[in-house]
Amino acid sequence: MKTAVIGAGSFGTAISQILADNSEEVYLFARRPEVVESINRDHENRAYHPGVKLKGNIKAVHMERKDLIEESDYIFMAVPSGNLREITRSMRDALKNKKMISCIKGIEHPSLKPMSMVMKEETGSETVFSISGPNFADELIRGMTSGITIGAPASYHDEITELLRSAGVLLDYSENIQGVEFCGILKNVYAVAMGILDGQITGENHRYAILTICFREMIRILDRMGCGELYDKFCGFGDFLLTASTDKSRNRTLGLMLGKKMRLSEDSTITIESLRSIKAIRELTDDLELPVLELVHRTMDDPENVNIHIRDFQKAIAVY
Ligand SMILES: NC(=O)C1=CN([C@@H]2O[C@H](COP(=O)(O)OP(=O)(O)OC[C@H]3O[C@@H](n4cnc5c(N)ncnc54)[C@H](OP(=O)(O)O)[C@@H]3O)[C@@H](O)[C@H]2O)C=CC1
Ligand SMILES: O=C(CO)COP(=O)(O)O
Repeated sequence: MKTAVIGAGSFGTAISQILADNSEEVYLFARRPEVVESINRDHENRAYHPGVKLKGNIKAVHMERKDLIEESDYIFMAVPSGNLREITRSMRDALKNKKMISCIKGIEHPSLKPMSMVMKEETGSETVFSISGPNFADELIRGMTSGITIGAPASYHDEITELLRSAGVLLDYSENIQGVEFCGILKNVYAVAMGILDGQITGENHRYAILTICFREMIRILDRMGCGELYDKFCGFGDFLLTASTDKSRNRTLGLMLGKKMRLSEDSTITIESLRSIKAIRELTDDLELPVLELVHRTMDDPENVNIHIRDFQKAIAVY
């Protein structure tokens, strides 16, 4: 089996390390020639995972190498959601009959489409699946125990399991491909909320009460989307709690900054999916009373008045 990973960043490199255990070759598609050279020369992606030795059958390739897509059995997409459509479109002919797996925890705006739908639209492929879970790339790449939910028809579960079989990887399964994606999209927004509120939280009882309110709101949205069976999957509770509670999370860190009335610099290139997904999630749920989502949206728009937004949030949950 040969696999391809589009996006040689944090997660693309990490999932390549997992795939390398079960693939004859892993083609890791990088945008920058210097990244291709450094990975192939030193077996290290210094930009994203300095000091981590990559397995010998991971081959970095340029984005133009569509012929290597043809050779691959599965294509994993690990670019930021904002770049996916253009990339998929540029590879459309090579991708059209391929089995593809989205690793992306973002949603398109204003179309409100999850990534698997974007990939289907651009390629016409009917075999587009998803994975998501509590998967910090820096731990995954080191073989540290991680949980991954596979979102695919049951007939593909065994094949994808074989691809991801690796020391430390725990798997669970769902046939709700887009539900698995929405878990990853939503948990990022609630991680921002916990970051915003972190400065206000006094004590562990308080923290876990607020986490419960966040999770309760997230599963109200999941219910609305027909994803109720995903609460207890790695992509559900696991990734929610990991990202909302861990400072390593970029989305939670954004919340911590906003809670201190700081704005992200305009020219930041850090991948923070909630920045793009918050609008889409609000439009998808505009008929629901969601005080946590409201807090995130208002604070992202106007961090200077975060204290007012938090006060209004606290009033809203008092009667929650
Ligand atoms: N990091 C993590 O722990 C996890 C991330 N994810 C998800 O994976 C997705 C990717 O995130 P992550 O890997 O963290 O992001 P990074 O910012 O670490 O990497 C993004 C990668 O995409 C590449 N890229 C961006 N635009 C293009 C383009 N137009 N053409 C080709 N390549 C492009 C970047 O290239 P360049 O280096 O040249 O900028 C970079 O290699 C996100 O949706 C994220 O939520 C999921 C689980 C865990
Ligand atoms: O999705 C992730 C962990 O599962 C990574 O989270 P951040 O994008 O918030 O860093």
